[in-house]
Amino acid sequence: MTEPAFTPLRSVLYMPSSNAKALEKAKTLPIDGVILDLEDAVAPDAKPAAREAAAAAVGSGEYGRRTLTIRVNGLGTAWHDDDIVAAAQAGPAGIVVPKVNSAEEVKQLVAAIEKAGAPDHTRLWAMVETPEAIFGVRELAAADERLAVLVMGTNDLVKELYAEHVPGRAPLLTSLSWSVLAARAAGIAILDGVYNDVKNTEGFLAECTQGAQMGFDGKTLIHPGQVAGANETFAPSAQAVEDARGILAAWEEGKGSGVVTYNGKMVENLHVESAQRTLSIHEAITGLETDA
Ligand SMILES: CC(C)(COP(=O)(O)OP(=O)(O)OC[C@H]1O[C@@H](n2cnc3c(N)ncnc32)[C@H](O)[C@@H]1OP(=O)(O)O)[C@@H](O)C(=O)NCCC(=O)NCCSC(=O)C[C@H](O)C(=O)O
Ligand SMILES: [Mg+2]
Repeated sequence: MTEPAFTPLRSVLYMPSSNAKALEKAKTLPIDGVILDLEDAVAPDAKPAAREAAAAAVGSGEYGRRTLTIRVNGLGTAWHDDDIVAAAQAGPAGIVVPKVNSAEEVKQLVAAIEKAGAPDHTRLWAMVETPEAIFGVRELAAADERLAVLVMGTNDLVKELYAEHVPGRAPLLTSLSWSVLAARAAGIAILDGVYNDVKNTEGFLAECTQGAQMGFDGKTLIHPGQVAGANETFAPSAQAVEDARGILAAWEEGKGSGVVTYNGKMVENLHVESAQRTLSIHEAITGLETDA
């Protein structure tokens, strides 16, 4: 499977696929990605119509550069099989599956998605939100090359752990870090969980900063008011871009030596690689903003 060019996923907004107003609104928001939800945010009676609306949204071609995904209902639910067929045939960038527990389930899901005729560009996004998933997350993340993104489900994790949502997320740190390690070892992307208190900007920004510092590629969101903060926090800052350019210039100047300094700090090849990564993310984001 050919890897697509780097795609920023700083801000990925869930919306109930049963909410026509939200689906319309998403076309105007500066989000990197959309999760058209068929699971938790959609009442049982509304699920068939929501499934059709999600497929129609993907087919509409009206979401521009935004990465479009559909979140289906989980394995073992009454809606799962029909959701998978509809999503695979709609061909979004990703099919998000909640409560994926193991590498075996990843393989089972990939087989179902392929059997339903998904195009190559439709990747699996697996939600990590159960204790069983956390214990097997390394194998889960590396189970199949169609798996492109891990998505933390921090509400379900808190529920399953009998834990509490607290500032700083101490009860979740083991699961979050372990999942970031697994995603990096497998070379795939990973998105942080949602922040429920939509009116608490300060708490939201603190959690974005924590997620970015831990290595997440971006954050899943539930409200348009969270988009700007996630876009800013998960993009390299102006200072980071300036430093990256400075590191590359210092390295070029000291060509041939294995170590140089920039602003008094040691620079080795590994710092050069990080600087190059920072600049490619910055350029990809700048490209999006130019296209928007
Ligand atoms: C949380 C909400 C129910 C709040 O809704 P509401 O009170 O209507 O918000 P506002 O009045 O402030 O809305 C302002 C405008 O923005 C639009 N809007 C709101 N939310 C969205 C959205 N998610 N996407 C697109 N547009 C949205 C409103 O329509 C208003 O528009 P306008 O009138 O034109 O100005 C609501 O935000 C919401 O439903 N959010 C999504 C909930 C959701 O999808 N939940 C499921 C995913 S989270 C999850 O399951 C995580 C995981 O599994 C885990 O375990 O953690
Ligand atoms: Mg969940």
